[in-house]
Amino acid sequence: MVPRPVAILLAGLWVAASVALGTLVVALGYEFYAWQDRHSELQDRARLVIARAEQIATDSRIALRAIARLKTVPCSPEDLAELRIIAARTTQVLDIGRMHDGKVLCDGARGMARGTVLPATTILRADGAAFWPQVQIFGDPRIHVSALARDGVIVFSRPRAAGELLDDLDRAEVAGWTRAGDLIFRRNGTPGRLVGAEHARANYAGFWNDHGIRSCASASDFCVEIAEPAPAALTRMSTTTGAVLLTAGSALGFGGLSLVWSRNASRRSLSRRLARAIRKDQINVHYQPIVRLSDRRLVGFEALARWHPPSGGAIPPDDFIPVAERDGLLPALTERVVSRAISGLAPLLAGSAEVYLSINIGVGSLFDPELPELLDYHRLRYGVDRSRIALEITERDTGDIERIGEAIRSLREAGYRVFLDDFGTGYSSLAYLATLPIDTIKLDKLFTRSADSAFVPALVLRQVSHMVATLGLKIVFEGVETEEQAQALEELTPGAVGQGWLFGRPMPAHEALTLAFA
Ligand SMILES: Nc1nc2c(ncn2[C@@H]2O[C@H](COP(=O)(O)O[C@H]3[C@@H](O)[C@H](n4cnc5c(=O)[nH]c(N)nc54)O[C@@H]3COP(=O)(O)O)[C@@H](O)[C@H]2O)c(=O)[nH]1
Repeated sequence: MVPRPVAILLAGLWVAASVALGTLVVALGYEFYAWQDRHSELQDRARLVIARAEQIATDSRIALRAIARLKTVPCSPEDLAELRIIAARTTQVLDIGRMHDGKVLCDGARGMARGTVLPATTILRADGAAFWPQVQIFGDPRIHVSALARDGVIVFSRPRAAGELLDDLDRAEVAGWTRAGDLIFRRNGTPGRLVGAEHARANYAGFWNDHGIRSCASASDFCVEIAEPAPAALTRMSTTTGAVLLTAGSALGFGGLSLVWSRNASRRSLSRRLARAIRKDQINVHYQPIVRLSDRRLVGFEALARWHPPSGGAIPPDDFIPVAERDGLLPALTERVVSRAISGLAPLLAGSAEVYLSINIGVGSLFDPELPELLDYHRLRYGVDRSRIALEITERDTGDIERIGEAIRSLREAGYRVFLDDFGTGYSSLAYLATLPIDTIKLDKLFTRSADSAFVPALVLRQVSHMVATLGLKIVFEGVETEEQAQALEELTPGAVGQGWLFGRPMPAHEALTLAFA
C-alpha cells in the first residue's frame, strides 16, 4: 500500500503531467495549423503577383504585335490615334510611344515628346527588348512608369503593378526579378538578400523556419519571392484563445493518459484474476464434437477452455488466452485444461471407441519441458493411450519454426497426434506445412464458410484440400455451420472430418459423454 502523502503527490504529478502533455500537443497542433495557414496565404499572394506579371507581359506582347502591323507614318496624328486605341484595348498597358536612338519621339497620350532621353537600362532581355522597371519619363518627377522597348516602339505600364499586390505585407521582405537575377522591385530587408547568388533556389521554407515563398512565371521572365519571419503563433494569440487551448489541452492530456492508465489497469487486473482462477481451478473445459462428414460419425472432441468467474458472466478464450500467453500463465493454464479435459472424458477415452480428444497447446506450452510429463501424468491416471490424444498447435507468433518442429517431432514419436490449428490465418502459413512434422491440419473457418460459394476463399480451399491430399495429410474443416457447407466439403475432400455448430456447439463433459455413448 502506498502511503497517503506519496499517493497524493503521485496523483498531483499525474494530473500535472497530463495537463502539460495535452497542452503541449494542442499547442504544437495550433502552431502547425497557424504556420500552414499563413504559408498557404503567402503562396496564394505569390500566385496573384505572378498572374499580374504574366498579364502585363501578355498585354505588352499583344501591343507590340499590333503596332508592327500598322501602316501609318510613325508619330503622325493617325499613328498616335492608333497607339491610343491599341493601349486602350489592353488592361495593363498605359501608353505606347515611338522611339529612336534611345529617345522617345512621341506617345499616344501626350503626342510629340520632343525627344525625351531614356536612362541606360541594365535589363536587356533575350528577345532584344530593353526593360526599365521604374523610370521617370514624362518630364514630371511625380510620374513614374515601367517601360519595355523593342524595334522602335516603347510600351508603358504602371510601375510595380505586380509588386503592389504585396504592399500590405508589413513584416515581409518581397522582391521581384528576372530569371537572370535582375531586380524588378524590392521592399524591406537588406538589398540583395533575396535576389542574387541565391536566386536559383527553390522554395526553402520548412516548419519552424521563416516562410520563404519563391515562384517564377511560366510564360514570362519574372520571379517573385516573399520572405516573412514566422514568430511563434502562441505568442500572438489572444487570452481567450489561450484559455480555450489550455482547457482543450488539459482535457485531452487528462483523457488520454486516463485511457492508457485504465486500459493497463484492466489488463493487469484481468491477468491477476486469471492467475487466481487458474490457482483456484476455476477454468473449466467444454467439448466440441468432431465428425466424419460422409456419415456424421463422431471421431473426436476438441477441449475448449471456459472461464465463468464466480462474480458472474463469462470471459471468452479470445480475451484471456492472449493475456495468459503474454504474462507467462499459459503453462499453468494448459496444465489445468489437460487435467480437466482428460478427466472429463476419461470413460470415453479409456474405452474401446476410436474417439480422440484434441487439446489446444499454445507455443508457450509446447516449449515447456514438463509438457510430456504432464500429459503422461494425467492420461496414465485414467488409463488413456497416447494415440487417443491430439495436440492442436496454434502459432500466434512468427516464432522459431525449427524449435517448434523439434517439439512436435518428439511428441509424435511418443505417439500423440499433432494438428496444426487455424491453418490459413496470419501465422500458420505454407512454410509451416512444408516444414513441420504434423499429421493433420485444421482449416480455419474463413475458408470453410466459403465452401458452397464461388468467392476467392473457396478457390484457396480447393487448392489447400488438393495440396493436403498430395502431402498425405489429413484435414479437419473448422466452423461448419450449414448442411450445404458440409456437403460441399465432403465432395471436395471425401473422407474429411469437420467441426462446427452444425454438428454441435462446445458442451460440458456429461453432455459430450451422452452424445458419444448414444
Ligand atoms: N491455448 C489454448 N487456446 C484455447 C484453449 N481453449 C480455447 N482456445 C482458443 O481460443 C480461441 C477461441 O475459442 P472459442 O471461443 O472456444 O471458440 C472455438 C469454438 O467455439 C469456435 N467454433 C467452433 N465451431 C464454430 C462454428 O461453427 N462457427 C463459429 N463462428 N465458431 C465456431 O471456434 C473456436 C475453436 O477454434 P479452434 O481452436 O481453432 O478449433 C480459439 O482459437 C481456441 O483455439 C485452450 O485451452 N488453450
